[in-house]
Amino acid sequence: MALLTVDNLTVGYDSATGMTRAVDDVSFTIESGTSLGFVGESGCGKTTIGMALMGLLPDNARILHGNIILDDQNLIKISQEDFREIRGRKIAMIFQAAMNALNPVVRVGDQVAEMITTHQTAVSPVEISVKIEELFDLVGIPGDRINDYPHQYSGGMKQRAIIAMALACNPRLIIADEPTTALDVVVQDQILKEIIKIQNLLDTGFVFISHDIAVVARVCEKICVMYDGKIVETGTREEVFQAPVHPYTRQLLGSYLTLDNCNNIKVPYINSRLGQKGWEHGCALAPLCDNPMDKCDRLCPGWRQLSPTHGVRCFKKSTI
Ligand SMILES: Nc1ncnc2c1ncn2[C@@H]1O[C@H](COP(=O)(O)OP(=O)(O)OP(=O)(O)O)[C@@H](O)[C@H]1O
Repeated sequence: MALLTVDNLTVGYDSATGMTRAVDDVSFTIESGTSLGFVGESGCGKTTIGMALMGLLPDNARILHGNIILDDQNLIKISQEDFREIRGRKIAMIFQAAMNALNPVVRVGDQVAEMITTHQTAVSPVEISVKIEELFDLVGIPGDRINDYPHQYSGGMKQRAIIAMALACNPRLIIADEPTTALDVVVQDQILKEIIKIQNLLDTGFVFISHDIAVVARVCEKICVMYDGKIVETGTREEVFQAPVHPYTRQLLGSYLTLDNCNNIKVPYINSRLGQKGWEHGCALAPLCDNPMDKCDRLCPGWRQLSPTHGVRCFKKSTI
């Protein structure tokens, strides 16, 4: 049985112009000890999925449809009080630029201790100290920095501390939303290595959210490519990188430069969201597609499963 099963999740936001769908009929599963990455351009709904999993959607958001099942419990149906109990203990989130959220006047070790005691009441001071040392060791912060204040930490160390806080109560699922975006590339590389090490050591499920397909591919064995609220392709890292089917996935991969391929630049232009048509009348990507079919402008493509792990929302049968 999967650790997390999300079925047909649809989330809308109330706005001055009515209800807009930010997440549209999204389904996926995650097993313990595995990682799933969501990738797509800004505004495609990645953070909304993370917030729905955490029960932290803003007041103007509404779950219009779907189920979120974690360990047999349907999170759509539970009260905010029960959700508070689950957050931190069963599901933890590393937010975008979370390192700036550390309390500047509280020692970092005390902030991690607070995380532990909020969710576990029957834990002794000695057990807390041992746990903090273990966590700092796990995320690569030297033990003699436990009593420092946040301003004494570099950006990378602050982000490591945030990861330690997320791990503090041994959650079953961690959602990391752009956890390295605010860091320079060298530190980003170190933190990604740390996350991969932690994933290999723990039995935790990981949801990793990023606009950067290269980052997602490093960390996750399965990838969901999103566009305008919908998953347009999902597969293992190998399936998505070696046999991408959706034109949008191929555009994303084409715009990914490495030192190996940057001398041979052939970056396709990914059109902006301007003029975007939505999914109501055909495929939202039809105006951006390099080779659309007639029906793409009229009909919304359904989901096609290509292998047990690889699926796509596109009418076209071949990758050409
Ligand atoms: N509180 C809100 N009220 C109204 N609309 C919102 C709200 N939050 C997000 N949206 C809209 O929902 C859509 C999805 O936003 P979301 O933040 O989930 O996307 P994202 O892919 O995570 O983008 P980013 O990478 O920029 O965070 C966008 O069109 C966004 O404008």
